[in-house]
Amino acid sequence: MNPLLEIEEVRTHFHTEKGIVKAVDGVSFTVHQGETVCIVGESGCGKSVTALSIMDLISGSGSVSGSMKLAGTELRTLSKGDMRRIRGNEMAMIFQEPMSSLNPVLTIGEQLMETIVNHTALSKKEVKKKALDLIELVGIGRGESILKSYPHQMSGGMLQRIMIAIALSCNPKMLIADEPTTALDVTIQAQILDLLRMLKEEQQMSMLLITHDLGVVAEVADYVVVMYAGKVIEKGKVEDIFESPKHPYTKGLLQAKPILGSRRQKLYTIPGQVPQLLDLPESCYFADRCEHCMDICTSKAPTLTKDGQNQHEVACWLYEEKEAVQ
Ligand SMILES: Nc1ncnc2c1ncn2[C@@H]1O[C@H](COP(=O)(O)OP(=O)(O)OP(=O)(O)O)[C@@H](O)[C@H]1O
Repeated sequence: MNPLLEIEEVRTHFHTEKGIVKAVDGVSFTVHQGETVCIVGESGCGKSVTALSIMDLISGSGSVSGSMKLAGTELRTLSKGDMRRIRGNEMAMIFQEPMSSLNPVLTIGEQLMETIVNHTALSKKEVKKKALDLIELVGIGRGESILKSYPHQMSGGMLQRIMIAIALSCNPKMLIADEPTTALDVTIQAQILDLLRMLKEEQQMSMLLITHDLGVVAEVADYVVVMYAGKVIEKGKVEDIFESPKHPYTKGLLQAKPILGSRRQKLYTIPGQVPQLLDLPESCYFADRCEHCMDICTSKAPTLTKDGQNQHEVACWLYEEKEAVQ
């Protein structure tokens, strides 16, 4: 599989009154063509900021560094105009709250057709046909009446389908989805995930999916990136992460996942919280929550280390014994 999106040593820091918030700090991973990569981690780990950095949507006090390549093109050195074109044509993003991405005073048709007009050279008639085709593609019937509806007249699940239709209107190679099912109820969540999976196959897209839900990861991921406090602490193929997780944090996340049939047992929670990403000490950021914490963990940060020949990597001193002894 060829690499499509190559993220290398990306750092997104926010310069605030209280100091520098290192929301993303040296993140690297690759999404290959046709692959679904999931970024997982608790709230505040830097998942959304990673996605926004890739889309060049960090504003205000944020500064981004590192390398981000899409099909070999370095995105970081593109002009704003070229980046806007890439964002419209080759990469698209959907968010957790579809309502906040849609304009409440415009109809669905106006918003969907406007995106098609902006990204294609189709005639008025062809634009409408494409809008109706997209609505059908995302599994909504009554296309004509949907085009005339306003966002508030539709359910959350329908709106997320519309957002997916808008994202697909430019035939992106890469779809970035930030918690696309979190705001939906469970049955609708499953339908949206099925839709994304089907579209990925049919449209031969690659997908970067951000979620804190390991159930979702198990359903759709080929490859998993586990983030903690702005850093990648483990990454690997989905089967390696689920069958032989290495980092105590990944193990904790997996233990915290509800298992069917074990209703009587109290759900496991990882003690403590993700640290504030301000003025973090030189150490493993998970040290104070980790039951395996050793002396070195509180004085030196571990780096990602490969496990043999496969693509499984972990940043934990438990797996760097030789260095730990020195
Ligand atoms: N504009 C900003 N200024 C300062 N800090 C910010 C800004 N945007 C994000 N952050 C901080 O960056 C960190 C990472 O945020 P991010 O939204 O990426 O987390 P997340 O893992 O996606 O969590 P969630 O699942 O809750 O969205 C948080 O500590 C957040 O407070």
